[in-house]
Amino acid sequence: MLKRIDLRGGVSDPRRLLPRAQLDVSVAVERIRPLVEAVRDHGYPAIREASERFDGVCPPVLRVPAEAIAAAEGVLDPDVRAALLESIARARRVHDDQRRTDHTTQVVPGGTVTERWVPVDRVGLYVPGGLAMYPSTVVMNVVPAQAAGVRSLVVASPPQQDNGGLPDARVLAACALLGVDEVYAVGGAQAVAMLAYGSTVDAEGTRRCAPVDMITGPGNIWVTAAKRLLRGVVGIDAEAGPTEIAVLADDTADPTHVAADLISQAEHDPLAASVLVTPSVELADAVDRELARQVPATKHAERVGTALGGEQSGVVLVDDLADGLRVVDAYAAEHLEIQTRDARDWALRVRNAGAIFVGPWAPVSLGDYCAGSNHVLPTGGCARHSSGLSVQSFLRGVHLVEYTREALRDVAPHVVTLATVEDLPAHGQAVAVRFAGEAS
Ligand SMILES: NC(=O)c1ccc[n+]([C@@H]2O[C@H](COP(=O)([O-])OP(=O)(O)OC[C@H]3O[C@@H](n4cnc5c(N)ncnc54)[C@H](O)[C@@H]3O)[C@@H](O)[C@H]2O)c1
Ligand SMILES: N[C@H](CO)Cc1c[nH]c[nH+]1
Ligand SMILES: [Zn+2]
Repeated sequence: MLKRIDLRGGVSDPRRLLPRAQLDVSVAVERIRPLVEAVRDHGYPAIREASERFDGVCPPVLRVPAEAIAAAEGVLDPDVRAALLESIARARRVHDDQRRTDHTTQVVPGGTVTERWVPVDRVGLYVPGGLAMYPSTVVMNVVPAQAAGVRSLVVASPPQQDNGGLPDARVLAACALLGVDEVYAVGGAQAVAMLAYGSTVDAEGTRRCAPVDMITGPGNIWVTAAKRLLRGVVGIDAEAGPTEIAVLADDTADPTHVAADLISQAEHDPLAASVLVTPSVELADAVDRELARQVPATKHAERVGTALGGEQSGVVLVDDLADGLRVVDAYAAEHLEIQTRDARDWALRVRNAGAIFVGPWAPVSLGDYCAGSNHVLPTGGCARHSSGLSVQSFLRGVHLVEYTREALRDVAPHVVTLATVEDLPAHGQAVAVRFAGEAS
């Protein structure tokens, strides 16, 4: 079922041999550019047109009424409530514990630099809602933002035909459980544009969504493209597009588990990527047999089949785990599972992955919902340079520079020298003037 890439005999440039989906983000950027510009220039009418085209519905006012959010919580299934509360509690435990504190360095006597961590003022959190509904993503966006101390939080999520044009009721209920009251029924690239530029949110133009300073959250390729296009207009977290799982496994891995994990992430999107990297042909064969057994039995078999059959998915055969490590590092998966002997040792050697799931009892699905870790993670190779969503994503480090008169006077000649060498003498003068008349 999974195509095979045979790298036995040597891994030269594994990045070229492991393709990602053909519809890549740069192509999608050009497709959504007119829509993003229309939302910037016209606001609600452009959003309505896009929502009707892509979601089949658009409410007359995009802001979800407070009563609808409260009502969604009121009818929330008790088991779902309990699971969401557990997910929130575990995520809070981790994220609250990981907030950095301000730190002062004494550079010289009388001269200090303090790094202050200041939360972003207003953030827009995208919660997907096309092929699947994502109340868990409300948790993963909101918890770190709240832990960072963000003052103004806005959630945007696609309008649903079966919920009268409001976002999914479980998404609204999750907002209620987390105390988020500014929620908009808008999805896709149009949501990202609305958050970035600010927009009217009704036909009369009497109500507005104020622009945000930063947008976070995952989404499909169109959402990811809009985030890439608007980076700079607003702050953007890492690109968290169609889901990816890579599994580095040896002959100790259980093929039933490996196949289930590959299917679990393929279920998100026909563009999702599921990759097994192994030196064991026996394991690869057994996983194939398991896929043939499990895929037809899974609810979203068609979507899963498309994702697993796509060029972005496959089995990579390598000579040994050291080569496997080179392959997964070059690929830089959103999620990497290590199902090998001494799994933790191998995990600690990985350089590039959004999150690493170690050993047989930490499947990606645990991290999706209830590990306490964050599930908004970099895709498309962005794990080479970016992190998943965390408290840190919502904080800016601001240096506070404090020098006494004496400390400045001591270093003044060096400042003047560097200013002179850069032919910016006024810079030097701004220091020297403070000590005019004093012997240097
Ligand atoms: N990387 C992560 O951290 C992470 C986490 C969760 C989910 N995901 C990914 O998020 C995605 C969720 O996708 P989804 O579709 O369910 O929800 P979504 O909300 O991301 O996308 C739905 C929106 O896409 C827009 N759209 C649909 N077709 C379009 C087209 N042809 N042109 C322009 N816009 C179009 C619509 O406006 C719709 O509102 C999946 O790819 C999943 O793998 C990633
Ligand atoms: N696996 C997704 C991150 O790529 C997150 C998620 C949410 N719900 C289920 N899964
Ligand atoms: Zn998932």
